[in-house]
Amino acid sequence: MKVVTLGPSGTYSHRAATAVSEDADVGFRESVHAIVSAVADGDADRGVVPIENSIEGSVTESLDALAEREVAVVQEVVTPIRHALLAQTETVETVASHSQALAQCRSYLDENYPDAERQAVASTARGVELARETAGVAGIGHPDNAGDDLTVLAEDIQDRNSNATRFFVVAGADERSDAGGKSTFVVYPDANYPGLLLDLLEPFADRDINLSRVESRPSGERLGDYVFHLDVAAGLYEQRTRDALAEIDAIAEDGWVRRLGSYDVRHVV
Ligand SMILES: O=C(O)C(=O)C[C@]1(C(=O)O)C=C[C@@H](O)C=C1
Repeated sequence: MKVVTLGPSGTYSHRAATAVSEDADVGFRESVHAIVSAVADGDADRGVVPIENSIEGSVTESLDALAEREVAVVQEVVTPIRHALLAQTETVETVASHSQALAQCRSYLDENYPDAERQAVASTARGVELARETAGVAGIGHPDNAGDDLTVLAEDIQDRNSNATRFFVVAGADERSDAGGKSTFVVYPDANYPGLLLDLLEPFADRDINLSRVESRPSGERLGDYVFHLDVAAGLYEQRTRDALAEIDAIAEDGWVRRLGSYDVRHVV
């Protein structure tokens, strides 16, 4: 199975991807959009993208990519994120990492490296590569990336020990499943009136369906116009979910409703 995820080798996304399938042939892309496109265009069987972090919240690039391309979500992977600071020596002038990782370690950096420049790069593993190439640069990433040439200056530097990230495993739209304990929808109502959001949520509340995530993203069409991302703790195989969606379809009749599918959650360490 060909799986694509955020590279280079050693990212947290890579670690989540290896949990998808043990004999996966893992390929790397430089952005979430490129991963979702590879799956939508049939160049890969699966893509693994970060969706939400317990400290920093949504990974907005992933939400936007899922709203733009026709793919299915076939599994959720949740993994603890424990960051280390890796560098050639103890002299740290710049800290390079993914913007999410820099943000997850904000207090640690403020306290221990208040004068170091923070450089956002495409992934944690890319930050570690920079540290390997350049003296004075430290990368934030998984400690296993240290190898023989980098020193682990500090471990567990995330601001909260409960730090965890949810990843979606995406597949081609034809692999969308109705089976699973959770489902994800993207709704663009193309409407704006008092109570619109309430109208979108009530069909689930009325049927005792728990919402596990609600996120609004700008539609890009005009200011104040939104695309809504909804995760619910119910499968599409359930009549109550189908009934709720029929109501959502009616509310969004001028826009669109994308069913990304139902899936189960896997926790990996
Ligand atoms: O840079 C990586 O290692 C990634 O896999 C990306 C990412 C993210 O986008 O949130 C994944 C998990 C961590 O939360 C930090 C970074």
